[in-house]
Amino acid sequence: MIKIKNLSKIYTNGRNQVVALKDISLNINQGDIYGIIGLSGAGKSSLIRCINRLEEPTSGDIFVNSINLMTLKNSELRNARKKIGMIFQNFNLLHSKNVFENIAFPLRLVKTPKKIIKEKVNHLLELVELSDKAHVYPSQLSGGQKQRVGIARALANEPDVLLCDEATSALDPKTTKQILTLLKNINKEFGLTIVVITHEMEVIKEICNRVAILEGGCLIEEGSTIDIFSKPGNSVTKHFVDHDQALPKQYMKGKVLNLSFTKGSADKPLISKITKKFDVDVNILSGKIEYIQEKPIGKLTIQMNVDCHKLLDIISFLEKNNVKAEVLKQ
Ligand SMILES: Nc1ncnc2c1ncn2[C@@H]1O[C@H](COP(=O)(O)OP(=O)(O)OP(=O)(O)O)[C@@H](O)[C@H]1O
Repeated sequence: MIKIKNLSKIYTNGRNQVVALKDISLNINQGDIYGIIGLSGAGKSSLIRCINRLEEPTSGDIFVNSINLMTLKNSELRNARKKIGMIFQNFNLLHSKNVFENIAFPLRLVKTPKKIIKEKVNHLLELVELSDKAHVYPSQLSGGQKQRVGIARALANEPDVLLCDEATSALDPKTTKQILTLLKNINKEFGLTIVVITHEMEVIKEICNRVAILEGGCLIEEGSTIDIFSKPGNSVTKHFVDHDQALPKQYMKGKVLNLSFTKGSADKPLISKITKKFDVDVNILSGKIEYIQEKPIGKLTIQMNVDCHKLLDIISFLEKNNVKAEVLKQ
């Protein structure tokens, strides 16, 4: 659906150059809700804005529905962009127009007949549950309502792809959840491919089936959200996944392991098995169940007094049983 090949972006201001994206390649499949996460300055906005050439890439190719956007002339690009909707952190609504006219705007641009505009906008208002606000102006709406208008406007031309540029960052947690639920429903109902950039792992966990991690303009990890979340491969990914699991120093005695239970391992009595099989006392320091798109992943931090050989045997036993074990202290 979207194929990004060797994409680079360098900003040039006079003599200064900033390399924002370095040789990024990734594939986004039809129907994916694809998350791109990274710390501030990692290159997320540059990447999402390069996808529809709102930002001009320095080099590389971007295929959307097998068409290489990099080869398109202005008018062809304008046409291709009609099938790529976008929503923004600050909503970007037209303040002098009411909700109906904001949603109608892209339809009027392509000279859609009035009757069809009315039908389409009313349908979109229903979809985003704002039928009663059609004649209200943006200044009279809450942040969540403004983003609903942004979503309806982005859907007006029936796009194949929806790009979401930090779409929930300005919203409180409850409103964020409502907007994410709306995006999830739209994805399911219309099979719309959605690309989300965010710095919040909660957003990724809630709606994305795949995720890419950006750091310093490079793609450092990519995969299914459940795999990345249960087996983060490097320290930046771990920062997003485990940042809430730091333990106070006084608990870091003996050997300390972080365990992630997935794929059926959560319903086996593995801790009690370790105790018996390896003749060891296991002390549980913390535990919780996370949900990745409604699928549970168990997280447990345990502490044991064992030597390094026994520790390795225990880790290998756990991994054979689909439990990812990370040594926090040895
Ligand atoms: N117009 C620009 N001119 C020069 N440098 C820029 C420009 N836009 C972005 N950059 C630089 O490119 C790098 C990536 O920025 P970008 O906004 O893509 O990151 P980000 O991950 O979206 O960050 P944030 O989460 O803070 O928005 C940063 O070093 C930034 O300073």
